[in-house]
Amino acid sequence: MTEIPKDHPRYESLLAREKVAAGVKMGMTSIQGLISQGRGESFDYLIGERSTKSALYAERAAVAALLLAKNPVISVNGNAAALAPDKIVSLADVTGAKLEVNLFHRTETRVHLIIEQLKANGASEVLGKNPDASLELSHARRLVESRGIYSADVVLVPLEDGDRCEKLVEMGKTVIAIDLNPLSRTSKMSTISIVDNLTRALENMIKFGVELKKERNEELVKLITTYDNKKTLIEAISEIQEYLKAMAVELEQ
Ligand SMILES: Nc1ncnc2c1ncn2[C@@H]1O[C@H](COP(=O)(O)OP(=O)(O)OP(=O)(O)O)[C@@H](O)[C@H]1O
Ligand SMILES: CC(C)(COP(=O)(O)O)[C@@H](O)C(=O)O
Ligand code: BAL
Repeated sequence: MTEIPKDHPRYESLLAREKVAAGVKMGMTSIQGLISQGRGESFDYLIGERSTKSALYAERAAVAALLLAKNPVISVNGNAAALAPDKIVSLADVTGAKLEVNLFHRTETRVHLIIEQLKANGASEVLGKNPDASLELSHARRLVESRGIYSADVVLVPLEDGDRCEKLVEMGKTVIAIDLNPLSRTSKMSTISIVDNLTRALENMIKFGVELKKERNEELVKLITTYDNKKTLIEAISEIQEYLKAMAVELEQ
């Protein structure tokens, strides 16, 4: 990995690029993950590389859903494993969610490396190595474990595919997506769409998880039952519009 000076103006995003590149070099992250990271970064510019109001609202609702779930599962792909394995494990600890590796560009080697990465960051058990159930999909994301994603009532899917997301919703699951693109199929199909950078979203969700655990269940139920994803996505898009307008004014000065 290239040493990124901490005083570099783009330190956070350069570090993220290094993590994804290192993930690819060690065989854990798919090479297509580089394309995905690049696309995500571009969207992050449009929200000013910060967690917007609508993102924070969606993150709180998402954590409430995970805390109230009977069988919550966090689905982990190669990008998430490279970018924030420690935060994924911490969120699982705070919410009691299981971890399951689920890949689009699946190889058994990559599944093994991601499991090892999560265990090296404190995970005790990680599912995904021995899929014994199948979603009605025509690609490798169909391979799931019956005691994990298949039977989950709430699934967190960072950096996801819209078709798997749609299938999970069709199965009656609450699907939480983290996707900087508010126009992706994933964002549109999810029950709760977090339009934020993966690392920031996980940091916020861990913090909210600790806070919300002290709340009574009625408070958590209220957060979910009053949540409207279409409204949140519309707010996310208008936050982008507002930010771009402010940047245009700034550039004129
Ligand atoms: N670090 C990140 N944080 C948040 N979102 C990210 C990050 N990196 C990539 N993304 C976004 O995650 C999505 C993952 O890419 P992917 O190709 O799976 O989705 P997609 O092609 O848009 O598919 P669909 O439209 O079916 O959701 C992209 O929209 C990308 O912008
Ligand atoms: C690259 C990735 C975002 C993840 O791929 P994997 O780690 O194989 O699930 C994939 O969904 C894609 O968009 O190509
Ligand atoms: N993530 C790869 C396939 C898709 O975007 O649906």
